[in-house]
Amino acid sequence: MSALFDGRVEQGSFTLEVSLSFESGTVTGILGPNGSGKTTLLRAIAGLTPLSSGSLTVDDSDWTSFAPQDRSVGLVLADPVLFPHLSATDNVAFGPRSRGVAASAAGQRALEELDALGIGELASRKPKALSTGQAQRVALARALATDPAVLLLDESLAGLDPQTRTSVRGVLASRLAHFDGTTIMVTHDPVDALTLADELVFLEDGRLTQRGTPVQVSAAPRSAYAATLVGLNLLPGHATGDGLVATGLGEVRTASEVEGECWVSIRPNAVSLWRSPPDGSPRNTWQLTVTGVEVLGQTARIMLSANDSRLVAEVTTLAVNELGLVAGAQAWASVKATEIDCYPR
Ligand SMILES: Nc1ncnc2c1ncn2[C@@H]1O[C@H](COP(=O)(O)OP(=O)(O)OP(=O)(O)O)[C@@H](O)[C@H]1O
Repeated sequence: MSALFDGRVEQGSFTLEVSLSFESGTVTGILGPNGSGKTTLLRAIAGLTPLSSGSLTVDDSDWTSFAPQDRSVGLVLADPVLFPHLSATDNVAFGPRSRGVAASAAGQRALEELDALGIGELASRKPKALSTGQAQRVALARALATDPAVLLLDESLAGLDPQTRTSVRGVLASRLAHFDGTTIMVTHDPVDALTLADELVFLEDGRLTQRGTPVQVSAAPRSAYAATLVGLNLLPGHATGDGLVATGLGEVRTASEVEGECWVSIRPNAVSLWRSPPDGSPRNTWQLTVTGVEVLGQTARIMLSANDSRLVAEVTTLAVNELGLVAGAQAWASVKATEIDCYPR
């Protein structure tokens, strides 16, 4: 399954004009400043906003003139929208039922989807007896239960508190790993983008400014927005218990409870740099090589690497001179365990 959007949408004085392909089994993160056209793109794919010109093709079928209900699309918004009088199972079964699936098969499918999203035990609850995070899992299950060709997520995790967001992000990542359609996800959150998306698409003022994998975009962001967004350090790791995670930089001690494969995220301004190993520091400490220095007014971004892993530190420009931070120099980086977050991968 694949989709090709090659079109133009006019809304008042705003114009979105992009040509983008989306592969099956992948997650594409759509990013960009407010008003750049992200939601407009999703609405156009869902058939809720008409194209002024161009086309949308999904699996060799021309969807351009299809009504929304004739498109194989699942859409999940920031706020879960559920039928208040139906149980979680019936909410999820509604999609397959309305596509002609028999009641028992639709109910069975709904239970499987709820299980896959970790809320099988809440199947008989009505929406008013669900927390926001649980209701959003039901909304995700409902969108997935119809096996849509295209799953559209518009800030679907934005309404959740940080802890709930982390757990819903984890179950969503596991579920999407087995989803055959293509997922197109609008988000402002760097962690959502970097942990869930295979590819990132940046829009600005209705135009495509960059497309690439998170690693490609991090290596060469082409806009200030992209640079800030991917500024977050994100290292693949494997939790070995007691808050320890093995990463390319070495062992990382975190304050988060995490198991198995995970992402370790570190904000660049949480990294302290030293000329020699900080004596007796209880912090995580690693020796790295400076690979680049980017001065941005009073602060500087220092690119470092060790064992093929990269780390970005943000320090004052004064520190750049004091520590002799030039390409090729050795430096010690330290980060407090409480400044390190982990997310399931
Ligand atoms: N119905 C409409 N009529 C006229 N202009 C509209 C309409 N809907 C959206 N717009 C304009 O289209 C532009 C793109 O809006 P869109 O919602 O797609 O941006 P976005 O990137 O999703 O923004 P945000 O991050 O704030 O959600 C904005 O300038 C917006 O004001």
